[in-house]
Amino acid sequence: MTIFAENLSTMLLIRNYFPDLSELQIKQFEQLEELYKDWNLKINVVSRKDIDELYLRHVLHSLAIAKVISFQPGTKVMDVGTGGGFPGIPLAIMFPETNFHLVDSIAKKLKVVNEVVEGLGLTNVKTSHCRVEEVKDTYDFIVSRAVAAMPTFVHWVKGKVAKKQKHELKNGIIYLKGGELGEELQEFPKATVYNLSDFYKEAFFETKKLVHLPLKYKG
Ligand SMILES: C[S@@+](CC[C@H](N)C(=O)[O-])C[C@H]1O[C@@H](n2cnc3c(N)ncnc32)[C@H](O)[C@@H]1O
Repeated sequence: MTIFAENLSTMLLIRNYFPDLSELQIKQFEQLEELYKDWNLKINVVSRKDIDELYLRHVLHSLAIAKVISFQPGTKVMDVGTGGGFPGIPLAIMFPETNFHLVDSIAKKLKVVNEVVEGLGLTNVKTSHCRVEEVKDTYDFIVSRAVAAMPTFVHWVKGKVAKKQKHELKNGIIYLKGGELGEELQEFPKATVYNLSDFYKEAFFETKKLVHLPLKYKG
């Protein structure tokens, strides 16, 4: 397997930031580049530049969520607007005993997601081609990256947070978000905002913030 030099060094970074990865997890992370490169030739879901920096821009970035919450076995997590599988796929590798539901309204993106999931042999991921507003199920956590402004997003998902809290007070939304958040977050005083530079010293990502909004709407 050829890993671009840039990706190789970032793969090492991932191992440094997450030193407890098993051999299987390391293998699965390493497989990602080839799977995305192959599938991206057929269906373009990740830009060429981003493929060359897949581990930094997508994998390490997505895994910032794992720096805030360690999902317990059996937890149910929905990734809203997963696109090509971010943050859902890196998190599904990281938490193999957590159930992930990856949702997107564009079918061709989910085709790539399904192929990558199958290529990795992940058994903890299901996907749905629909708008999130149509999802009827409830989840312990809703994760997402770069999908909609916070007020719109919360409106879509607030009724989908599970009644039973597995992570007391922490259940809710964990959202990787860019832009100026001050105004967007005004109506959410319980939100905690993290800078990705709190977790990674190489954090020169475009989407620089992680918002954790605990929700108990159905509690
Ligand atoms: C900018 S892309 C981000 C994709 C991915 N989360 C990432 O960060 O690479 C936004 C994605 O959200 C999806 N999307 C937007 N509104 C949605 C909705 N209401 N329900 C489901 N998916 C939605 C779009 O189809 C698109 O794939």
